[in-house]
Amino acid sequence: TEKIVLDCDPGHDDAIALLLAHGDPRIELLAVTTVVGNQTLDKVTRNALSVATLAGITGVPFAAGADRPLLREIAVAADIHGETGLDGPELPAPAFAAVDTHAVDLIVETVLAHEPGTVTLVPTGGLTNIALAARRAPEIVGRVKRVVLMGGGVAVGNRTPVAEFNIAIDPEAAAIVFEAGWEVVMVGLDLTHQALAGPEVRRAIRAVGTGPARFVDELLDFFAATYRDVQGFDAPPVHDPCAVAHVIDPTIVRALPMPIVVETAGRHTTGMTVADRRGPAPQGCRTHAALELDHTRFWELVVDALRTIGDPA
Ligand SMILES: Nc1ccc([C@@H]2N[C@H](CO)[C@@H](O)[C@H]2O)cc1
Ligand SMILES: [Ca+2]
Repeated sequence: TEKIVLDCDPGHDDAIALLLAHGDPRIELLAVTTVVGNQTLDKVTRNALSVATLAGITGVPFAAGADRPLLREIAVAADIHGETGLDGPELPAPAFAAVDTHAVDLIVETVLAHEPGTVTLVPTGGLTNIALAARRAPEIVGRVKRVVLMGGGVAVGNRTPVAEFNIAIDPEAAAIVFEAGWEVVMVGLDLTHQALAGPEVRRAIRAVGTGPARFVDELLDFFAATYRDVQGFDAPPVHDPCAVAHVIDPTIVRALPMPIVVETAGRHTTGMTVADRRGPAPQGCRTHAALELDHTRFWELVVDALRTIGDPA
């Protein structure tokens, strides 16, 4: 199994990423950490604990992290995720609290507690916690197996024409993460805009017939409506589980090596992940970008994970 730490900002698609990580037998969820992004830290943390409660996730520490970006002001995505950050379904009151440890310390402790090269960090929100962890304990950079993040894009933006939200809300943190020296797989919008939850996907999820499946269906009802109204999509792109899917099976989310740097100073381009596709990637290139999704097999992963979760007591 692949041991992961999921660093997230639930967020409709973060919630589905958490369910996929919990339900797929190939993933061992060591810890879940939260970061300001789609909504404020207290909201995304409560949301993560609510999803864990309804999915029956036990024995996994949840820790809250950064409540603001390194330098810039907070910018939430209430237009897409709503005021709670997880608008749509009724959310159960969390059955357990986050641990007292700060997310950055939990990330460091978790990496240092496992064999070198065995823990994968899976950020699906802004990269503030990951950057702080690399600065807090530089020794984790050589010890982490890889960082597989949902964020950025080669030729697509959403926060701006060229910048994706997770990078754009904390570009300085993203620059630290992309430059740290560990292997980074960028699962960006080029890939995640292929992960559309169309009618046949919705039918397959509903057919699972469990509480968590109904929860996901209600999440997607809301997410579909905001994505239609705000971004003009006929079906919503479910971004974050694509990062988890790459860890599960890199033939479902296929990545290519290419140099990637983060713009932090451009008047029009701040937050852009600048990928160099001009030629073959240099030897030892540590950054990769995911470009090709096997849509059918991806959604089979999600539906299978929901089946495995079943109806927790
Ligand atoms: N418009 C919009 C803004 C933010 C997000 C969140 N940021 C990433 C996609 O940009 C995902 O992690 C998702 O949770 C999605 C849509
Ligand atoms: Ca997210």
